[in-house]
Amino acid sequence: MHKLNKNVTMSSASIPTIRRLPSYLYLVRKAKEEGIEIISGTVIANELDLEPIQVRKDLASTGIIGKPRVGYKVTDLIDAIEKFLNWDKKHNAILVGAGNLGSALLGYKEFTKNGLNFLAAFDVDEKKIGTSINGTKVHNISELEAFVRNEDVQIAVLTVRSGIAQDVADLISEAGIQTIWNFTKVKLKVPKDVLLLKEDLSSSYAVLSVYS
Ligand SMILES: NC(=O)c1ccc[n+]([C@@H]2O[C@H](COP(=O)([O-])OP(=O)(O)OC[C@H]3O[C@@H](n4cnc5c(N)ncnc54)[C@H](O)[C@@H]3O)[C@@H](O)[C@H]2O)c1
Repeated sequence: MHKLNKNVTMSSASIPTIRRLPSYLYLVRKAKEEGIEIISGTVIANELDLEPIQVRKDLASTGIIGKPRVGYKVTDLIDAIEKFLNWDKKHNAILVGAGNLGSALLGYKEFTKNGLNFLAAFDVDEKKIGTSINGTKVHNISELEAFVRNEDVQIAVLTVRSGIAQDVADLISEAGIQTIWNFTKVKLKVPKDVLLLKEDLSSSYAVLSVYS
């Protein structure tokens, strides 16, 4: 059992395992493009600077079993990781705060490739409302509740400025969205049944600043 935040408990592979799986998938998809049919755990481990035992354990959690001293069939491995991550399915999302970061996320093709499907964006800026940003229509934030009532929205990506993040998060959870991907700097308070994930580029930049 692993906790994603203090409110939500999930039974699954460990969070570090889940976080490593996309880098395996990227590598194996690249191998497929290069015409490679079989790939070993050791090759994946060497490429990613990991221990082979770690890679085998992570891959085993997707349910795939490699052939000893041979490896994994590339197409089977791609299927197994995609299925395990649920990246073979669509995940309907809305984005709230179509500014600099929000616009960039709306245009990130890798998300689309892995099932993240932006149905709409929401903002308060009259100049943005009614326009399309990277193919996604921007609606007035006042329409959010009605939109969520009529559409099957699973995820809200939160990219408003930090000062109003809690108010907007309240609006999102009251509208009934159960997962919030929080890109703001605020440690949000959400109801127990809402899954909350916080993203922070600044912490990576801090490490880089101290060590470079
Ligand atoms: N997680 C990260 O690594 C990371 C990196 C960069 C920025 N950020 C954070 O992302 C957020 C957005 O940054 P930015 O540079 O894109 O800001 P921005 O000002 O360009 O964009 C914010 C957008 O939110 C809109 N907005 C304001 N009030 C709103 C409301 N009530 N409802 C809906 N939309 C509303 C604004 O009109 C604007 O379009 C900030 O909180 C910032 O700290 C996070």
